[in-house]
Amino acid sequence: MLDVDGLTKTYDGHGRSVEAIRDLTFHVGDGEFVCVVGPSGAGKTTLLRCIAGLLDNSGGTVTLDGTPVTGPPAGMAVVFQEYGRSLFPWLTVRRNVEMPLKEKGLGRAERAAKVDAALASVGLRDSAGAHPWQLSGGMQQRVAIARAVAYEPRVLLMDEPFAAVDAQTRAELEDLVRRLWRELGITVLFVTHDIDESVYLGQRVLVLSNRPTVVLEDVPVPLPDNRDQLETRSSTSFTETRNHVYELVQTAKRGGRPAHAG
Ligand SMILES: Nc1ncnc2c1ncn2[C@@H]1O[C@H](COP(=O)(O)OP(=O)(O)OP(=O)(O)O)[C@@H](O)[C@H]1O
Repeated sequence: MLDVDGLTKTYDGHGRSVEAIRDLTFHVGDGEFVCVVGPSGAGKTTLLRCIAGLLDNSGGTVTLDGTPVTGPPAGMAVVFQEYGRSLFPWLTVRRNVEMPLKEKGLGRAERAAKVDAALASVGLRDSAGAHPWQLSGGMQQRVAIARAVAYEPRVLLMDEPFAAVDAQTRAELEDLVRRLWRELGITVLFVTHDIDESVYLGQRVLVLSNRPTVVLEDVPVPLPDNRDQLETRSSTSFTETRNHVYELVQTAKRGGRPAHAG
């Protein structure tokens, strides 16, 4: 579904050159939920922007369903951390969610049905007429998720989407995203700096090295699809996987790289 092959990205300009990503390769299958963790500044956001077609890569390829990504591809939606900046403050919640459907060329009745369903799925049916600034941070992020879901993407990219909400809301939003993933059968690539979150959410966790970034290890998560904030997080499998990912991130911070990487 999503193939990243030999991706490289170097930022050039203002007399300096930063090699953010070096020879990054991984594959995400149709309907998979894959998390990405790594040290701060490793290039996680850069990677996601290259995949979303928002940033030109310097080398290698990103392919979605066999088609090379050269700009924002149809069938992909992105949810960013800064919900405050990703919603249009002058539009109501309903209009915000509707916007990409208009761009998709859907008719009025179809748009209304999809917006209603998406808002209901994130528990915001009663807030359709409100403006984003009248909602809490967690509610605004749910609007951003509803907008992505209404678009019916095949691939959903999420860049630290819950970093700015409180712990209680974060747990609710984690379960919401997992529920939507299971119900809709979409493919999810989820960037987070929170190791526990990556293990709780993902079927696999890609641990990135320090800059210039390569994949340090692709860690399978041996947890059942039915997850529960208390039960899952206190299970032995969760703790063991979490500890392994934690150690890998520590290794990455110390500059550890896979043997074959340059
Ligand atoms: N527009 C830019 N111009 C130059 N360098 C950049 C630019 N954007 C990012 N970088 C550099 O690329 C590297 C990777 O940045 P990126 O934001 O992708 O990392 P990250 O893993 O998402 O970090 P964090 O976890 O702290 O959010 C950093 O060294 C950063 O300084």
